[in-house]
Amino acid sequence: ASAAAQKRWNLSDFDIGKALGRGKFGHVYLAREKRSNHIVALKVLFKTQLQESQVEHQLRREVEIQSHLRHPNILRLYGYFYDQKRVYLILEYAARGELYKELQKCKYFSERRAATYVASLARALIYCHGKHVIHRDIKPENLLIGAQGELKIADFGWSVHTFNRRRTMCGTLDYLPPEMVESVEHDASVDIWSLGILCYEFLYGVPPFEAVEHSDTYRRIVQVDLKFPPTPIVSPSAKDLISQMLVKESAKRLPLHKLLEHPWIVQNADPSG
Ligand SMILES: O=C(O)c1cc(-c2cccc(F)c2)nc2ccccc12
Ligand SMILES: [Mg+2]
Repeated sequence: ASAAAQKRWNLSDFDIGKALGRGKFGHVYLAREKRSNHIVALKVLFKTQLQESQVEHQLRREVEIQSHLRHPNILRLYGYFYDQKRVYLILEYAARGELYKELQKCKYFSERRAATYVASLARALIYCHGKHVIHRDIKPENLLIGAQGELKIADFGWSVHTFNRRRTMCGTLDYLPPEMVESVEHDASVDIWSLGILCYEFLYGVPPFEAVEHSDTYRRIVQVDLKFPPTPIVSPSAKDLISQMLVKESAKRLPLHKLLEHPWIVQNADPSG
């Protein structure tokens, strides 16, 4: 690994700037590393809250996994350090912020924008799966936008190295595939399902199995109760792609490399991603 990977960081290495956001376990600040003048995002997590929520092991796994991944559509984790009360993650700064806010503002995306995002996420997931890493938590809240408008997968808190699979759940069910909500064995194809959910939400503004009650969402997922509203107008080709990803039997989901050859992606995605 580069020299930076071994360096022992501490707070005095940084000038701290404005708060970028609030997470469950602490805040994220804009920061500049003094020696290099490199702009980063410093995620500050309180040890007491990590202990209370029993996520220490998950955080160590997230750090271990994300620090070894190098891909233009995966948010870099440059390093970490901790003091008496806090753990600090030194993250890549994504200049255009959170995707879910952009989606809320636009209601839904054009087919070109949606296909460009889906293709870049597919490339990032192919890279992760090649390293036996499953993300397991692909959803708008975990996606950031870089300075050139490119998507970055962040928050590997639910990712696993597929040599040990965890089935503890929390957060929204919307993006979970049948095998995870039914808590049976699962593999990298869970990310194909979630990418299909995301593609639907980019085009319609809501995830396909959304319901008021948890129990209704659960039922719609396991029954793959997939419906395409007549508005907004979405091309049949897009519906075909989504229908090939939201398949109950995980082995029958469209493989990610085949997704990149699908006509809807080929005709709509901007090659630069
Ligand atoms: O006091 C510690 O040794 C400590 C270290 C770490 C930690 C160590 C490496 C990577 C990482 F992400 C987190 N997390 C904690 C969470 C709660 C309480 C204490 C700790
Ligand atoms: Mg998250």
